[in-house]
Amino acid sequence: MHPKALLDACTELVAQVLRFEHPADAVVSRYFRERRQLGPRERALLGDAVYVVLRKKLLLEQLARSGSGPLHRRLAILGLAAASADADDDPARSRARESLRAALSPAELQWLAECEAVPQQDLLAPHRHNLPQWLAEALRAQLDEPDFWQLAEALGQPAPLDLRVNVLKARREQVLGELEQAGIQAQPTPYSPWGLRVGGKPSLARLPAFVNGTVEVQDEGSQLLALLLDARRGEMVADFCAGAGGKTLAIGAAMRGTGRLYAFDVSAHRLEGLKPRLARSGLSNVYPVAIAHERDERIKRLAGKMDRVLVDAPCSGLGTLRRSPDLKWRQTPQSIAELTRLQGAILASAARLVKPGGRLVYATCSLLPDENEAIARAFDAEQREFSPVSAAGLLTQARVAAAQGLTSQAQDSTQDGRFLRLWPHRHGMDGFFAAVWQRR
Ligand SMILES: C[S@@+](CC[C@H](N)C(=O)[O-])C[C@H]1O[C@@H](n2cnc3c(N)ncnc32)[C@H](O)[C@@H]1O
Repeated sequence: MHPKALLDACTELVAQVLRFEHPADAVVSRYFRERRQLGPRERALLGDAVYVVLRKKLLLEQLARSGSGPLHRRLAILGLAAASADADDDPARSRARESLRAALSPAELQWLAECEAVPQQDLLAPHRHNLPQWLAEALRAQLDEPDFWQLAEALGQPAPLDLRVNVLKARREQVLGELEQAGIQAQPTPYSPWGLRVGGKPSLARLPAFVNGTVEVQDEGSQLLALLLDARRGEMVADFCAGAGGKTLAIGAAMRGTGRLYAFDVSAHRLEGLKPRLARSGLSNVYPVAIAHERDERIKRLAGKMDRVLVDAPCSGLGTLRRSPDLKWRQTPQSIAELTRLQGAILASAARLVKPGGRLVYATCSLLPDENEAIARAFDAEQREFSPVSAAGLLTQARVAAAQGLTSQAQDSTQDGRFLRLWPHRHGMDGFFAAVWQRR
């Protein structure tokens, strides 16, 4: 594609994504679907540039104030420049850099050089952490200053690609060997016994291990939630907010395809996404059920029958900013307040399914105490027949290495290790939370 046309395409895509009407990944996919003429390298570059703009929006908007021409073009230039920076050892980046330079006017080239020369230490805090003020404050309230900056740095990086090995089909070492033969570098994840972390961004669509359901894409933190639930052979289990079934598949495999695993969700569309994954996985114990709301009749009929219930609650997703940086601009304190009401209601309904002696797990991929500890503590106060169970203890039983370090350290030492609390900068995973109870 001509360099000027590529810059125009990037400008258009940046403008579309920054409307925040839809999730950024959906906007980017649709843009590419509608423009078949874009090759794989151009798509990769455009995607990287747009995600840089989302990750560093405050900084780039500040730098763009000094340029001229349409704002979205200036942001696209800065995004493309960052996506093709450090091009010395990378021919693709070097070509992208050349293409960008060929598209710029002399004034734009001069402006870009000035922007790139701004020393990091001269930047104001918001231009370094690139978080909305309300979110920066909520994170700072939980972390000391160096920790906060490490988190901000980690949230600004793309996430690695993690896979979960389907234990019904293979052992992790076998899959490692297969990946190596396919020229894909991978290593075991540090905590999840099912996980592999893959280097680079290989395409998995045609990889036999993916096509035949031996591996699924799943962040290590998400795998740990299924390990916390610890569903066993022959049990009755509910995944209350199953979505497209990332955790359902891990739980079903842990049950060795036996028992009964209900996958509930209010979105029939999301549950549809589970079907092809189920077909690949070889699981025959999963029952997807679209419900109208959390108090649906079909839920009530199963009251007191479940050995295990997972509530992977709808949440702000702020623990997944490495993958979905647009969420920090799409969420607001008001949207979080609405979510917390829904989270409390879903947890209370899902709890009714648990039988005496059964286990309940509440989880989010949020870093905010309002969606996490506050929901768990309100449930503690309201539901006297549920006793809290230590996440650290359960993960240790599940042979997760260094489990205590994955949990919150409470001021009250009897609560130490109670909650799973994963942080991208400490654990290299998305920011997950989980609380566990047993019904008396
Ligand atoms: C965090 S996502 C689930 C992700 C999924 N568990 C996975 O691992 O791929 C939360 C899900 O909750 C669903 N949801 C929202 N409101 C709900 C409700 N009232 N009852 C059940 N599910 C609900 C959403 O449709 C969404 O799919």
